[in-house]
Amino acid sequence: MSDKTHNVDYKITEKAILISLITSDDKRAGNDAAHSLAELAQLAETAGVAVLALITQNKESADSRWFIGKGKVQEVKQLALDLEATTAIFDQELSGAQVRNLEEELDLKIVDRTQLILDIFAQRAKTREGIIQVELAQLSYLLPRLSGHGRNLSRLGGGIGTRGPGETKLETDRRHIRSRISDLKAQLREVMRHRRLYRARRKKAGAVQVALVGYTNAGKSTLLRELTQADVFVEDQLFATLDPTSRVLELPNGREVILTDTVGFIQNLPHDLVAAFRATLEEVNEADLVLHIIDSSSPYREEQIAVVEDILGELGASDKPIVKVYNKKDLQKDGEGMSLVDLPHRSLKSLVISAFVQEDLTLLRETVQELLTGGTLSLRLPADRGDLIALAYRCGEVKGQSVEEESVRIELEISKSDYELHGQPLRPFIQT
Ligand SMILES: Nc1nc2c(ncn2[C@@H]2O[C@H](COP(=O)(O)OP(=O)(O)OP(=O)(O)O)[C@@H](O)[C@H]2O)c(=O)[nH]1
Ligand SMILES: [Mg+2]
Repeated sequence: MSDKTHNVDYKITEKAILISLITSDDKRAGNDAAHSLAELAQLAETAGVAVLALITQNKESADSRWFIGKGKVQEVKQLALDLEATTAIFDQELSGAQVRNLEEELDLKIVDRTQLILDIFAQRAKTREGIIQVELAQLSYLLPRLSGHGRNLSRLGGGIGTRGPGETKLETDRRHIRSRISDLKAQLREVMRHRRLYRARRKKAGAVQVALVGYTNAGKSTLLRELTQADVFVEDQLFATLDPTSRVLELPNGREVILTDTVGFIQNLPHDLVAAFRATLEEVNEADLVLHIIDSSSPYREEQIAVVEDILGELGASDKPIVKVYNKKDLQKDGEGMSLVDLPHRSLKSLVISAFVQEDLTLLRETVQELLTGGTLSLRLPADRGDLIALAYRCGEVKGQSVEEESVRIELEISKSDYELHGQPLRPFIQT
C-alpha cells in the first residue's frame, strides 16, 4: 500500500495506537464504529504511519478531560510502553484540552481523525488552489485548539498532524493566524474567480461537463484514465486524488464532453473540510451530469453511497442528473449478501461495470451520451396550455411548429433528455 512516487521523502517513523470511542449516541444512530476504525487504519497507513493496535471503548458519553475513560487512558499508556508507540490517533475529534491532557499523561503525540485527513490532504495538494484550501482548513481547525498543541509542535518536528503550516507560523498568536486566514481566503477567492471565468468560457464554447464523484478508492481516477487515456494518479489508498483533473471524453457519436475527476468523499468528513473544498467541488455543481462511482465490492457499499449522497446534498448538487456506476464488478464475490442481481444491469440511472472491461466502458460512454443528447422530440400539447408550450420552448431548440385541431405539435431538439425544468419532469408533458 505504500506510495513510492509521491511520498519519497516520507519514512515510517511513527508507530501508532488507534483509539475509537463508541458512545450511546453512536449506538442509537447506528454508527458503524468498527468500519470507521478500520478506515482510520487505512488513513494512517496512507499517511505513512505503522498501525500497532486498534482499541475501542464503549462509554455512555465522552469524558470532558480525557475523551476516553481514565482507566482506559492507563490501559493505553501501558500498551504504548509495551509496543513502543509514538502516537495515539483518535477516530473522533478532540478538544484542545483533551489533546493537552492526553499528551501529558501518555507522553505520546495525539492526533485525531480530522488532523490525519488534513495531513494526507497536505501531502497530496498540488495545485495552488488545493494548497490554499488545505492550509485554510488546517488553520481553521487549529485556531480553537491552539493551546493544546503547544508542546506537541515545539517538541516534535514533523510527521502526521504537523505538516502544512510550519512551527513558526503556529507559534505566533491567534491574531496572526486570523490574518493569515483572511489572507488565504482572499487568495482563494482570486483563484476561484479565475477558475469560474475559465469554466464560463468552457461553457460558452458549448462544452458539456460530466463529473466523477464518489467515495475514496471507488475507482474514479481509474475510470478517467481508462475512458480518456489520461495520465492520472491511481493508487489503492485513500485520497489519491485531491485536485480536480479534467480531460476530454469522446462519446460514441463523436461528440466531446469534459470529464472531471474530483476528490473522494469519506464518512465523518469534517464540516470545515467540506466547506474548504467547496471550491474544488464547484466542478460538481457546474456539471451537466454526475457519475457517482461506487465500489460495488465493498462490504460498506450502502453506507458509502449514503455518505456521498449526503455530501452531494450539502453541496446543493443532489437534484442534478446522477448515474450510479457500480464499479469493480469483477471483485464481486458470490454468497456475500452484497450481490448486484437486484440491480438492473443497465438503466439510465445505474450501471454495473468494471473499469477494466472495454465493453463496460463503451456502455458507460453510451449512457452518458443518451443522458446528454436527447435528440429530436415531437410534442403534441393542448392548444390552450400556453404555459406548457412556453415550457417546451425553453427545453430545447424548436425546429418546427404546426397547429392541429385542439393541439399544437412542436418539433423540439433537446440536448438533455432526462432533465427537469423548475422541478417538473419533462417526460410526462411529452406525448409523441
Ligand atoms: N478490480 C478492480 N479494481 C479497480 C477497478 N477500478 C479501480 N480499481 C482499483 O481501485 C483502486 C483505487 O482506484 P482509484 O482510481 O485511485 O480510486 P479513486 O476513486 O480515484 O480514489 P481517490 O482518489 O482516493 O478518491 C486502484 O487500485 C484501482 O486499480 C475495477 O473495476 N476493478
Ligand atoms: Mg482518485
